[in-house]
Amino acid sequence: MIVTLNNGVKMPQLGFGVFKVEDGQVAVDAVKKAVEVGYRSIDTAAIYKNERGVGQGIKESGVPREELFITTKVWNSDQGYDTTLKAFDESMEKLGLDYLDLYLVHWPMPKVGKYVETYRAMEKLYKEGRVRAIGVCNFHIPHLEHLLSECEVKPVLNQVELHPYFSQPELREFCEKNDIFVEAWGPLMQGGEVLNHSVVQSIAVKHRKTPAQVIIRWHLQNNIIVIPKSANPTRISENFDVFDFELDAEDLSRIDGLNTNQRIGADPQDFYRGSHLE
Ligand SMILES: NC(=O)C1=CN([C@@H]2O[C@H](COP(=O)(O)OP(=O)(O)OC[C@H]3O[C@@H](n4cnc5c(N)ncnc54)[C@H](OP(=O)(O)O)[C@@H]3O)[C@@H](O)[C@H]2O)C=CC1
Ligand SMILES: O=C1CO[C@H](CO)[C@@H](O)[C@@H]1O
Repeated sequence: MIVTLNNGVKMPQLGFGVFKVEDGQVAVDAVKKAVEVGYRSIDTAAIYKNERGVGQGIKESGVPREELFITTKVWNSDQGYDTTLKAFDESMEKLGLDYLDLYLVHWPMPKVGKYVETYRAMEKLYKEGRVRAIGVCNFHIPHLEHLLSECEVKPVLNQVELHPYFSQPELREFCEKNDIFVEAWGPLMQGGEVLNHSVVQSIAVKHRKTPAQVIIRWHLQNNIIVIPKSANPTRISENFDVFDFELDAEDLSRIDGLNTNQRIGADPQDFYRGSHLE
């Protein structure tokens, strides 16, 4: 499934996340396996410290560069105009790429260099054709409103924590109204308890699929871009095997009913206060 971003660029709706995938051969093998089973979008970040392995995996996958969609992110301590441009060059060198598909602001940090300055550097990279699309992560509605009032190039998406226990209805509505896609990180609640919830388990039995596949399908059918991570070849394959079934309206609303507003990660507001600077 392919979505069209607000600048006309096309992006696979299901991608492969690589947070906590060790650099080197582990990352190479994971990326190659992901591409082999059908993923064409890969989501990394400077802070994951695996851009080299990811880049090598891309090279060894044998799939032409233009068929892949590669995302990385500028880390908090590199925020600011010049520092972002430098961080971008470093990421590109590690990835071994001459253009990037999507560059993201990792968190809305005001203390290190305002995220708007960071974003302006990304607009420059976009205008120069070095990135095909730019966007943000972990932005609350007020961060987005502020950025939209300042920017020339609209962010194509906002990558945020999103799973059935934390389904972010207000943010999704705001993004939809503003033609900004929502991309889910931690879509499987980082392997957490939602996979064992009786509602998810019973829907999985009904469709003869696994709980993870049901949750990935729930994201896709809600028009959310989704990037499950696995370093395990069987689960990498399992998480892509979601195109042979469909959840019905009742399944979707039962999963919607699991929302308890329960975050597993930090609240971006805390990053905004500067307390999570790494
Ligand atoms: N912008 C941001 O701030 C953030 C972005 N991200 C991005 O989002 C991606 C996805 O989020 P992530 O935090 O990794 O969490 P996910 O929700 O994708 O969960 C990954 C965890 O679930 C396990 N898992 C994967 N598939 C299955 C399955 N089929 N059945 C059971 N368990 C499974 C994995 O274990 P195993 O590897 O052993 O299979 C791993 O422990 C990241 O990899 C990263 O690219 C993540 C966090 C923050
Ligand atoms: O993407 C992410 C995972 O790693 C980081 C920390 O190491 C998080 O802060 C971030 O949101």
